[in-house]
Order: sequence, then C-alpha cells, then structure tokens
Amino acid sequence: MTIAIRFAGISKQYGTFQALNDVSFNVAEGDFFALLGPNGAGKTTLISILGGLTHASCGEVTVMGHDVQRDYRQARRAVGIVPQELVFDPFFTVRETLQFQSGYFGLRSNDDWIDEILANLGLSEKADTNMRALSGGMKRRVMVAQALVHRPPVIVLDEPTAGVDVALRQTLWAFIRRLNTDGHTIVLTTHYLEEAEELCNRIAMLKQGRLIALEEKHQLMNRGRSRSLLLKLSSDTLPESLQGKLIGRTDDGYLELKLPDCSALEQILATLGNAGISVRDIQISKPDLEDIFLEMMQTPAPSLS
Ligand SMILES: Nc1ncnc2c1ncn2[C@@H]1O[C@H](COP(=O)(O)OP(=O)(O)OP(=O)(O)O)[C@@H](O)[C@H]1O
Repeated sequence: MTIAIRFAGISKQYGTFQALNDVSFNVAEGDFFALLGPNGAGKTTLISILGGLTHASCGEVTVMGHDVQRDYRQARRAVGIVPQELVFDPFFTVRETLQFQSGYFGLRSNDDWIDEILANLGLSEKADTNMRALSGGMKRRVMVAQALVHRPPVIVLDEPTAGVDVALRQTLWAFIRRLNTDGHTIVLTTHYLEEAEELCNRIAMLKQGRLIALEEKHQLMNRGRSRSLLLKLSSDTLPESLQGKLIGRTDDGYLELKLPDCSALEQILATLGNAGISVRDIQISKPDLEDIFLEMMQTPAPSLS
C-alpha cells in the first residue's frame, strides 16, 4: 500500500482549546476516503494543516511523501483542496480565475485541461462570466475547478455539496468518481452521510478532536446495531417466546423485533405460524451510515489516536 497522506500524532491548540488531540492515520493512494464528525470535531482544522494553512501544535503530516512544512512547495503541488468557504476575486472571470491559479503552479498552457474541467463541472457557459455574477452553487463549482487545475494526485473536498442542488451533486460526484478511477486519491468531509456511504471505501470519524473510528466502509457498516424486523400482524400481542425480541412499535402499527441473523427470521415466522398469527406486511431494516454515525457519536468510545 502506498501512503498518500500520513497524519502522525497531530495536535492543535487554539489558546487553551484543544481542537485536535494526537490524531494519527494514513490515507492510501487510490482511496476514496471520508472524514466524518459533527460540527466542531476538527475536520477543517486537520485539512488546513494538510494544506499548510495552519500549523499543527505538534505532529507531522506528509502528502505523497512530502512533509507539509519542511517540503511545503512539493506537498502543496501534490494536493488540491476545495475549501468549505467561497474565496474568490470578484473582478476575475471564471476562466481568468483558473488561469491565475494555473500560473500559481507555474503552468502556462493549461487551457485544454481548464476546458475539460469546465465542461465536466457544467461551467463552460460561464467561462467568461465574472465571479461576482455567479450564483452560490456556481461559485462552489469554481472552487472545485480551482483545486483541480494542477492535476493534483490528492484531492480534498471540505463539504463540497453544502447547500448545492441535486444537479451539481450528480455532476460533481460523477467527475470526482472518474478522477478516483483514474488513480487520484480523494478525501471528503460531508454531513450528507448517504454521500459518504455511497462513494467512499474507507471512513474515519473524529469526535471532539480525537479519532474514534477508522475502518473499511463494509466493516463499519457491519458493526453497530443489527438489522431489525418490522412486522404488521393479525394480532397485537406477540407469543410469549418472542416478547424478549420486541424493540418497539411504530405509529402505523408495526412491531419492531431484533433480528441478529437470518435463522432468527425463520424462527420468528414459524413461532407466529404456530400461534395462528398471520403476517400482513414484513420489512427488514438495516442500519445505514447515519445510524452507525449517531450511535458512535453517542457512545463514549476509546480514542484510536
Ligand atoms: N482560528 C481558530 N481559533 C479558535 N478556535 C478555532 C479556530 N478554528 C477552529 N477553531 C475551533 O476548533 C474546533 C474545530 O473546528 P473545525 O472547523 O476544525 O471543525 P469541523 O469539524 O470542520 O466543523 P464543521 O463540521 O462545523 O465544519 C471548533 O471548536 C472551532 O470553534
């Protein structure tokens, strides 16, 4: 496994406030990696340290093997960061903004790639529009384009879909997925957990500045609450042997039962049949990433740092 990003013992203090506390983990080359956590968990601080915009109080960060402080220029070239905030010069057009950013990386004839980025982000028609005349969603597209002008091997997106419409989300994710398939490493922070569930292969969770989970998505999805069974029955009362499995009742008349595995399903249905109770409707619910996230944030978990 080649390491694209290495966070080693990162802590950050703002005065007496500890925003990050001894955070260590690696992102592998080719990962589509989600960095999740509630507001204030430290995600943006960690990304700012990665981009060299904030210095860690202690610890080391490397991007594609380059230390973000000692080897700032190489590290900066290796990463494209889409910031959470919209930062732009209102007097430049979209194309000028991207040309200026290319110049920052010493790229003079970058227009073919700029055109490709514009097309992939649905920005071609806005290429000659001034930044100040764009809608918020369009400005966000330019933030994404700006991070990609130097074709960085590592792309970090800090809440790129906050407040943007469905069309942009789909366009953006199709493009980012393609870049990932082409070998780019992607790190994503988002509060839309269904996006992380759909797109990412590895997931880290931060809580109050500490790393509390770091797993392959499929491993994370298999932990936490087991499935549950929702049944609408001909009777309101369960046979006595099933009452220990009852979790609750929904407003629309379903009984929710614990369902640790499929053999339990056969046993429950057989018990109901033997008791002469018929099943009018049946649903199996599986925890999604949001359920697992909420559960992990509520449970006091040992820090992995
Ligand atoms: N410059 C600063 N000075 C003081 N405190 C700061 C500064 N920047 C961030 N913080 C604090 O550090 C903590 C982590 O903030 P950060 O923005 O990294 O969180 P986040 O996980 O990105 O949150 P969100 O999901 O809301 O974007 C917060 O409590 C925040 O108030």
